[in-house]
Amino acid sequence: MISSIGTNFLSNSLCGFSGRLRQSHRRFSAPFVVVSAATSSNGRPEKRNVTVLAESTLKEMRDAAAPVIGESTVSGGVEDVYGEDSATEDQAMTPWSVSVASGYTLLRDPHFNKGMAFAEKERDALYLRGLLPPVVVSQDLQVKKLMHNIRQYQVPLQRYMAMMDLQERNERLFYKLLIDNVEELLPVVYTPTVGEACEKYGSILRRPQGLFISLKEKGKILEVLKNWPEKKIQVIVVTDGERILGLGDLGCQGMGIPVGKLSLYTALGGIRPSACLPVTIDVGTNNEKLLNDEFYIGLRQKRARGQEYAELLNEFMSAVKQKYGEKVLIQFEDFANHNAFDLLAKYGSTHLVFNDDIQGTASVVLAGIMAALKLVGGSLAEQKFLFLGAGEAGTGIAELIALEMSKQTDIPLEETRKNIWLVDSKGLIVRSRFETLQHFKKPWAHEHETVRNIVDAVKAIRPTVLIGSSGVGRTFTKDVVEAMASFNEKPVIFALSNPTSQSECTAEEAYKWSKGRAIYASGSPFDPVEYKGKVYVSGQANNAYIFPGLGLGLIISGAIRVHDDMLLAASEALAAEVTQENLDKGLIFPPLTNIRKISAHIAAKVAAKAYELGLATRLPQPKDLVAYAESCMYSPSYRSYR
Ligand SMILES: NC(=O)C1=CN([C@@H]2O[C@H](COP(=O)(O)OP(=O)(O)OC[C@H]3O[C@@H](n4cnc5c(N)ncnc54)[C@H](OP(=O)(O)O)[C@@H]3O)[C@@H](O)[C@H]2O)C=CC1
Ligand SMILES: CC(=O)C(=O)O
Ligand SMILES: [Mg+2]
Repeated sequence: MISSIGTNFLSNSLCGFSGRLRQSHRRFSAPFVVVSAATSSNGRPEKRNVTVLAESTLKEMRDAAAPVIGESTVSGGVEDVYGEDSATEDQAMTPWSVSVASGYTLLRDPHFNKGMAFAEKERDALYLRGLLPPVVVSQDLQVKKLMHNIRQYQVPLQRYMAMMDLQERNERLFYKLLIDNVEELLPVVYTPTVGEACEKYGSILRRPQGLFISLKEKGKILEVLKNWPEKKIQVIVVTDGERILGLGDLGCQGMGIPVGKLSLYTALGGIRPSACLPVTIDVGTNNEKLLNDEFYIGLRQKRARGQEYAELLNEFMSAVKQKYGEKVLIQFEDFANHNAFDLLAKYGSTHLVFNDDIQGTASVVLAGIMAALKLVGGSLAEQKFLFLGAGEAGTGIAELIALEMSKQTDIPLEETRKNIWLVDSKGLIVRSRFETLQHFKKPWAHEHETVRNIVDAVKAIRPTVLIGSSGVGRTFTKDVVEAMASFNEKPVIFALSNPTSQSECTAEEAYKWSKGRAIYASGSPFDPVEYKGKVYVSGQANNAYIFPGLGLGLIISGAIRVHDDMLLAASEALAAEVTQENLDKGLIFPPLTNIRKISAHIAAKVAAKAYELGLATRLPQPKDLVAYAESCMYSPSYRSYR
């Protein structure tokens, strides 16, 4: 049966399509490129000219359309179709044509490709006969085979490249693999391997996976955003590559980080891959090695600073809001601290933004401390904290801990901060240094005599919790750990710096030097350690536990701003997921195998806080936020195209 349409459904099929043959079909789980119309005089497709499609095809498309988190798939209407772009940007439209992604093309579209899992009837209907070997396999068998293949690679970077190839070839299989094998594959697509990948990005890059916005695009950023094929963007992770993990300035090659973070948004937090946009802002690099590397992919110039930098960032932030609306979440990632704090302060009140290194890290570490207190005893306010590293991570964590202490005790924030001490590259931050300190260090300049190094600082401050956030490896020496163990029955030690090479101490060192008494967690994972016949399993204190659930919570509530109370809610939700069984093993973070469930709980608490604070726009509030969060999560299982 044939149906003439100009209906809402086709409207939505065409949503955001604006004349240039963009890949609007990516919004659907069925392999259709549905774009067809002659244009009217004003450049808009005329409904009467919209090509007819078989009713059955339409029904299939309707059924298969991927849910847009926080919105109904078939909501909206004709206005949505022509959207913001149509009248303004694409006056010279070419006639559209209907096509169905099939055969050879289909096998090369990572959004729809299922490889040998295409069923017999799909092979007939979609012109795949002969293009695949005769055997039909299940997605589970594909996972088994790929895991076997990936395990053959001994070099981590080869595993990373195999995973990136898979993402480019078959997106659902990539996410199925990652979700089903999260503990094994997280270190491949994320820290530590992503660090090496960024260092070598120019050499290993096959197909760009995000948007590169350089100084060359100044004045044209809105146009650049329009080149991205997806229209319904919900999360952007953006870096300028100046502080990539603890590896320093990697310039444009920092792109591996937004790409990696966003694959975690999907795998761990259930955000649709097509709703995620990785962005790298390229303003040059001060990394001489890269500037002299013939394979370097970025602008070959020193970093732009001051007004030129600020203007580019401002144009980007404005363009994003104009293009995607005010509910798109922008995660700042791996900016150097001289820009990170200012960007957060500037855009925190106008955009839905958060800084993962400052705020996400704070939330995950606070959760770990809440869980650790169940082993150590005492309240948060009774602890004394010492940080090695007083940058984004260090001061961000310090501030959230002080805030939580203040909330728990009603003691003013200025007072609770006094339980927290930080060491930077010049030594302990003390009052006599106040005038020369960067603004984010000033609240931590307490009265104390000068202390030059971390061992002496540990001995002078006698902290119960020691946190490494310096980006410098092996700085928690034997002396440091032994000093912590000399006055703490259970010294709590976090070695947050990434990748593994920058970890302040290894798990083995922490357990050995504390004679098995340390409560230890690290930013990059370590294998279990055997010490004197006992096996010690350490947790991964990484913001990856927080940002996927935080982002999901913001999206499902339609939040318009990020608030500190949401970070505290996320910490509480994460800490609540640590079981007695975990604690008995010394684990202060729950196993990553349950991360999607954990993310749903974090999302629910964050969303509840958004409603409580009046920052949520998705009304009415769903009754059961955990169930709602779970129901919104992307599933990587294949869909039937028959
Ligand atoms: N596990 C996780 O989830 C996260 C981990 N991190 C890791 O934390 C590290 C730091 O990140 P971030 O805070 O953003 O970086 P910043 O550059 O903002 O801060 C680094 C801080 O370390 C200090 N420092 C550097 N070298 C030394 C040294 N030898 N001795 C003492 N202090 C030193 C710096 O001192 P000065 O100010 O004097 O220069 C600065 O205060 C990175 O390795 C990153 O990977 C970051 C975010 C999340
Ligand atoms: C984990 C992270 O965000 C970092 O190391 O920068
Ligand atoms: Mg980071």
